[in-house]
Order: sequence, then C-alpha cells, then structure tokens
Amino acid sequence: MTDSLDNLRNQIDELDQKLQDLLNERATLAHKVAEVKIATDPNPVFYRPEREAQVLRKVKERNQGPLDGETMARFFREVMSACLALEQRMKVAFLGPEGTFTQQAALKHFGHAVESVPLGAIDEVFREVEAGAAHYGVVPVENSTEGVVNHTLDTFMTSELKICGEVELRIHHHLLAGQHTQRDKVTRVYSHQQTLAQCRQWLDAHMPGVERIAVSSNAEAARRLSDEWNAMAIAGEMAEELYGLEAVQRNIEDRPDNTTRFLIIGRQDTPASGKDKTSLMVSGKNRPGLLFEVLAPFRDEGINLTRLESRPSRTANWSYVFFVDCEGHKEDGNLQAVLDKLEAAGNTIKLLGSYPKAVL
Ligand SMILES: C=C(O[C@@H]1C=C(C(=O)O)C=C[C@H]1O)C(=O)O
Repeated sequence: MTDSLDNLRNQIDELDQKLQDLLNERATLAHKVAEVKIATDPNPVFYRPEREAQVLRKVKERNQGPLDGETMARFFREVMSACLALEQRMKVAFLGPEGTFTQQAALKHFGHAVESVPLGAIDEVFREVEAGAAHYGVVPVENSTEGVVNHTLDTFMTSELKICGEVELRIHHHLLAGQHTQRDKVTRVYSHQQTLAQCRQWLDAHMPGVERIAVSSNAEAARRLSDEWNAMAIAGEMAEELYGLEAVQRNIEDRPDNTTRFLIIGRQDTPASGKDKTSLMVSGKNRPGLLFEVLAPFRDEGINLTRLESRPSRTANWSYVFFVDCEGHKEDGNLQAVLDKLEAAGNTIKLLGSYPKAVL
C-alpha cells in the first residue's frame, strides 16, 4: 500500500516545522555562546575554526544516509554560518574580483552568511587582515597541476598573520563566449596565466592558432567579453554566471582531478581540533646537508610531512627558506620536540600556524 501524495506532503510539512524550530533553537544557543564569550573575554573571538571543524566531522561520522555525509556537512556549514552571523557578521577578504575561485573557496569554508570583500592582489588581502579591516582573508597557495603560488608563500615571509584553516576546491575551467562573440572569428583567448597553463594541452589541440592572453584573473577575462567580439575567456562557473556568459566547452582542464588549495589567514592562533596540520618556515645557513638536517627531526618524531617547498630567502643570493607543512598541532609533544631540535641546531623557525585539516 503506497502513501498518497497528500499524506507524504503533510508528513514533510510537519518535519519542516520541526526542523525550522530546531534550527531557531540552535541559533538561540549560538547567540548565548556569544554572550558568554563577551562576558569572559575583553577581546572575544567569535569564529572558532577548531570547533566548526569538530562539528562538521561529527556530522559526517554519525550520518546514516540516504543523504551522503558531504551533503549533510554542507547543510551544517550553512547552518553554522548563519548562527555565527547572529554573533558577529564576518568580513572575509579574498583575491578578487567577484567570481574568482578564491571567492568560491571563501564561501565553501565560511558559508554564505559572511560579507566577502574582493581585493586586487594577494598582499592586499594580507594587509586588509593585518589592519583589522577584515576578520579573515583567503588566498590560493597551491594547485595540483601547476604547483605553488609563489606570491602567497613570499608574503608569509614578512607577515605576522596566522594560518587558521585550509580549503580545497576542485577546479573546472570552461571556454566561455559572450553575447557579442562571433564564434567563428575568435583570434584571442583570455584567462589567468595559471588557468592557461592548466588548459595548455586542450588549447594546443583545439585552438592552436588562437593567441593566449594572460590577464589578472579569470573573472577579469570573463568581464572583458562584454566589449569584444573576437575573443573568448576561460573561467569557472561563478564568473560565467556573474558575467552572463555561455559555455562553449565545459571542463577543458588537462587533468580531471585539478584541485587548488587555499589558506585562511587571520590574527589569532587556533587551538587543536584533534585532526590538525601545521605550517612553518625554516631557514638556516647554507651548508652541505641542511635540508637533510631540517627533515630528520620530523622522521625521528614520526611526523608525516604533507608538503615541502623551497623559496629564495630574498636576503642573500642562493640562500633558501623551506616551507614545511606537516600533520599535527604545534602544541603536540612530538611537534614541540621537532621545533626544539630545529632551533637547537641554529635554524630560524617561523610558525605560520596550526589549523584543522579541511573537512569539506
Ligand atoms: C557557537 C559558537 O560560535 C561559532 C558558531 C558555531 C556553531 O554555530 O556551531 C561554532 C563555532 C563558532 O564559529 C561556538 O563557539 O561554539
């Protein structure tokens, strides 16, 4: 015996009522949390990345379906975002303009109840957060096809900001045309240099004679189509929608698993969430075996490295700074031991932050 449509819809209405009441009950509790924070701390910090990561992990762990854990966690991401906005509306600076993947990463990490502020360059995002004009910032740090975003690493050398989170985003690039584009007369294609590199093989095969022009962002490439008739742009879905463009060909990235990792930067340290990562910079006097000596303590303490980059130190030619990402929190005993050993060996260490491993 199947239920009638009316009966099923009545049951859904009843559940929606309960869900709505429960969500408001949750929001009231979050508001009370804010009151406690204000009462107990002269400089209250409302956004707590470690707590949010724990909430999202619990959602995934206890999920029974039929909705999958990722989907459920995304719902809760938005619920927390709205609850946090009742405590304080977050201002999040990102590498703009509107419609960039960095904006998409910011909204994936913070949910949609934040004010996202586009800025023109990576160091501007750092400065906005340093000056307190934004609570947090979001910058790209590495791409699985094209490697590290040097500018972000270099800016950490001179900044006191802390990394308080990471986000990964699958990156899909689309070939886009505007209203005025004469598709059979296209002589140039605009995009950010990283994007052109991530679509190099596709462009070689399908648009061999078309000039590739690197512009400051994919969104800027999309924007340009409004007043050009012989050009196309490569950009993501957000830019496509924002500028009212049409996809000529979707997913033209050379690698189907093309992913970019972004960092959340803020002014506070983040307590341990239980599953954390730590990023640090190590520099030492150039000598035979320096890198080996830097890495040995991690091996000795059984700490897994997730990334290692070297960059010119900018203090003297051919001297380098190592950027290390590892598993664990800086308060963990074994990581403390690593830091002590590195310092005892005469290296300079700058801790860039410990932060929860990406959940979404
Ligand atoms: C409610 C809190 O404040 C914020 C909102 C959270 C939530 O809605 O669950 C979690 C962490 C904080 O970002 C809290 O710190 O517990």
